[in-house]
Amino acid sequence: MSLALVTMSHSPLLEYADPPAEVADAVQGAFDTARAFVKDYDPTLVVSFAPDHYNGFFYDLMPPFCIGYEAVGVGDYGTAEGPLNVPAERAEELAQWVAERDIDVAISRRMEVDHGAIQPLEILFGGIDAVPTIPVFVNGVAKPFVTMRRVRRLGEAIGAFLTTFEDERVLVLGSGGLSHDPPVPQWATADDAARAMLLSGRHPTAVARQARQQRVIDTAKAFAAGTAAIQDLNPAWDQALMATLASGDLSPIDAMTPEQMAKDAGNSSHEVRTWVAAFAALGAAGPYDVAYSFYRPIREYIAGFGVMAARTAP
Ligand SMILES: O=C(O)CCC(=O)/C=C/C=C(\O)C(=O)O
Ligand SMILES: [Fe+2]
Repeated sequence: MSLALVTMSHSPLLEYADPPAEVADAVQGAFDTARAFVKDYDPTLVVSFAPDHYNGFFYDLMPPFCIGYEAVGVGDYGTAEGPLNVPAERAEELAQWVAERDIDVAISRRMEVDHGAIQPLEILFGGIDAVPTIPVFVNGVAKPFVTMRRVRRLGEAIGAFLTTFEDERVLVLGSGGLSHDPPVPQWATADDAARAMLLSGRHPTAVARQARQQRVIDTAKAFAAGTAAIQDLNPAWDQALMATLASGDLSPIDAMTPEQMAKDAGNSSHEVRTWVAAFAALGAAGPYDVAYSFYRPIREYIAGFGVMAARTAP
């Protein structure tokens, strides 16, 4: 049973920033290539590893991982609002399989997902309900973080489950990263208002949503102009990680620590956990070939921006 994979950065700035035309075109070209790869594979099921940015998961109950039996887009940054097409029975079977392999996952019967989960579905499929999708939340912004080994093992367990399907063509998606440090509040440094949002800021008013988004848009403008007080992108770190993922041997990733990742590649570099889980899932079906790899450090998007596509080797 073979699997296919697409991992891609997302960015709240995709529709709200104005990088040079050559950069925007290159990103659109990468999306076009990923879309063509997916069209050719023609998946019947998607398993999507994605983080959240305090839209669905908050500090009142923050799991490291969560499998959604149903999911709803919250509609941030111009992304689609409304239900995803989640095959609930398959999702339940997946959660049971993973639990039996000694990985503790939360489940949600109504997961709320933001641009982190929605952008890849919109970019690759043109909508959020086009292909049955099991959403898997992987915490990428909220301390504490589980070990990278644990993330790899989650991906392996999910991949092993997917290889049991003789009747499906499964695409695994990983959304986020690479090096970047957008202005997502941190509990340790947040003021009272920001802590209230981090604790349980579900369903903000339109005005509050707009204020949150504008802060990110303003920071991106300042970052592009060289005046933002956020950590710089780290293309060397990004490309080294992509090379490790492409190699098929993910074992070096086990040694990465959250502290060093934040120091080297910014507080949101933890989003690469979704890529690690996705590649580990793909690897569960055997050796794989990378069909496509794109990378640009893009300050206007506050992102070391990567796209990869891969498939089980024939
Ligand atoms: O609204 C907030 O306060 C959180 C900011 C936010 O949502 C930033 C998101 C950034 C990314 O998704 C990213 O760069 O990966
Ligand atoms: Fe993100």
